[in-house]
Amino acid sequence: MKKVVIVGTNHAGTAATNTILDNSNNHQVTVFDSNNNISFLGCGMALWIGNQIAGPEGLFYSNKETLESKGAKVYMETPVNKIDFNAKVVYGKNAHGEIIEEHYDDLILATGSLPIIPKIQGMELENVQKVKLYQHAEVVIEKLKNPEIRDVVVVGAGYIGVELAEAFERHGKNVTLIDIATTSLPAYYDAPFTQMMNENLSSHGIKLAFGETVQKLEGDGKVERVVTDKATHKADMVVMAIGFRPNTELGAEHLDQFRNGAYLVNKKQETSIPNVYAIGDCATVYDNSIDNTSYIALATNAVRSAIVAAHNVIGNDIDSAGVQGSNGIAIYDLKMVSTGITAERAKLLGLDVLYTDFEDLQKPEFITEENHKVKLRIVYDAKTRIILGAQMASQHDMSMGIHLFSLAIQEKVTIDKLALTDLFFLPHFNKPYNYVTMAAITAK
Ligand SMILES: Cc1cc2nc3c(=O)[nH]c(=O)nc-3n(C[C@H](O)[C@H](O)[C@H](O)COP(=O)(O)OP(=O)(O)OC[C@H]3O[C@@H](n4cnc5c(N)ncnc54)[C@H](O)[C@@H]3O)c2cc1C
Ligand SMILES: NC(=O)C1=CN([C@@H]2O[C@H](COP(=O)(O)OP(=O)(O)OC[C@H]3O[C@@H](n4cnc5c(N)ncnc54)[C@H](O)[C@@H]3O)[C@@H](O)[C@H]2O)C=CC1
Repeated sequence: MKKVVIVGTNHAGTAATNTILDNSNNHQVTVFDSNNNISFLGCGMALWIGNQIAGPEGLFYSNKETLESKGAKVYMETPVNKIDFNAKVVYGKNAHGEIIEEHYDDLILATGSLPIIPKIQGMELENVQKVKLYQHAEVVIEKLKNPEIRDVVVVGAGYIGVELAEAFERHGKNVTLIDIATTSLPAYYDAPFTQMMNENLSSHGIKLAFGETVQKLEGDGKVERVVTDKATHKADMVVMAIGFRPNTELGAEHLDQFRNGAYLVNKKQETSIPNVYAIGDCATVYDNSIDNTSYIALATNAVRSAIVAAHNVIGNDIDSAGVQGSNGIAIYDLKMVSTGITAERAKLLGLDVLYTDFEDLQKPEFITEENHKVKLRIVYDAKTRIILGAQMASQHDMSMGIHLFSLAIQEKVTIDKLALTDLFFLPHFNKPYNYVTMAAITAK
């Protein structure tokens, strides 16, 4: 029986545990987690705060008992504070202060990420909130019951910030959304798309304060104001959503790291030490859209990297297909999806790209019900004409469309090949000359 120890059992650790136990009966899995709950779907936090779901019950898909029923040994509320990579021993300390020692043949690090907390004055004031764990959501929900919490300032207009701005507005609060960048969602979309999101947010009464740098938080015990380089914003609650950093202190001295501290892994998810794997938010990914190592913290990457590592641990030699950072967001009626690289990020990286834009109704004009415009941008290499990115925006759910582009980037499909790809027509679904074909056919 080979022994596998997994440190961290949220999305990545749970997927690794399940994959090993579902596919091998000669591996014993022991998992450690510092938290008292696992598999919390962070994305549900905004739905819960925005009263779009009744409560948090459905936001978990696993727990200690489920993993134990498969044969895993699970230590909850037991942070691992030391790993001896030579003797292959993991040391954890449980809630009673007892030291737990576990030897391993294979080690999987799934310690995830931590919210980036800015070093500014006033972070210790009451009602300044982080948003990562289930416990954070519980505290925010409880505090929102206080009618004196009227003005909420969200710092960071990335995915979490934009989703939470909508949630607090739906909850009846006055919301200000601040970002150091001059727009929302700068990492995922080009200007024509972020402009749509910005208009969508402000049309629902959310005050946008972009291009502002938070300098300090002020208040007497409780936060009262957010002071930036351009303005002072009234705040009874401040939520920090300025990104995640990989949680890699445990292996920092022993494992090779990426520039942001994530554990560098190969396509088998193996770190610089053989039989030590890293998965999810604590590890790098291979980004097919830039043909290079990158860091993209997504639950989808966490699960897929876990499956790859788990199969390699049990002896099935498989490689990661790499990722393109596919993602989606739905704010009020506006749905936006993107994959790969944006034209703006390509320019920053000095990549020579072109892009083709097309906007049209989803279905023929004679369909008057449920027929919305779709905006599409495809980014491709100016020389090879290989597709490197795509962005879509509509009131329609176009998630299947972005999956097409994710595969196209992964398989290095050119824009010219896409132009002639077999895409069906039926007026209930689309137009004979649909916007994907039209964008590709009209590409420069
Ligand atoms: C509000 C919010 C919304 C999100 N929405 C989406 C979304 O819609 N789609 C999407 O793809 N992604 C989303 N994400 C990102 C997604 O949640 C993360 O990418 C995902 O959680 C990564 O999973 P992970 O298991 O790698 O890391 P984590 O979820 O960070 O889990 C790491 C685990 O390791 C444990 N741990 C850490 N250190 C130790 C230690 N030393 N000893 C023992 N245990 C330890 C922690 O307790 C934790 O349980 C969202 C995140 C947030 C916060
Ligand atoms: N729908 C989805 O797929 C979702 C994915 N996630 C993922 O979770 C992770 C964390 O999400 P976020 O925290 O939103 O990170 P993010 O990287 O998406 O956004 C962080 C935002 O904060 C801004 N920022 C950085 N420093 C700042 C500062 N000092 N002051 C003001 N603004 C600052 C950045 O410009 C950026 O817009 C990301 O990887 C994200 O992709 C989170 C929610 C939903």
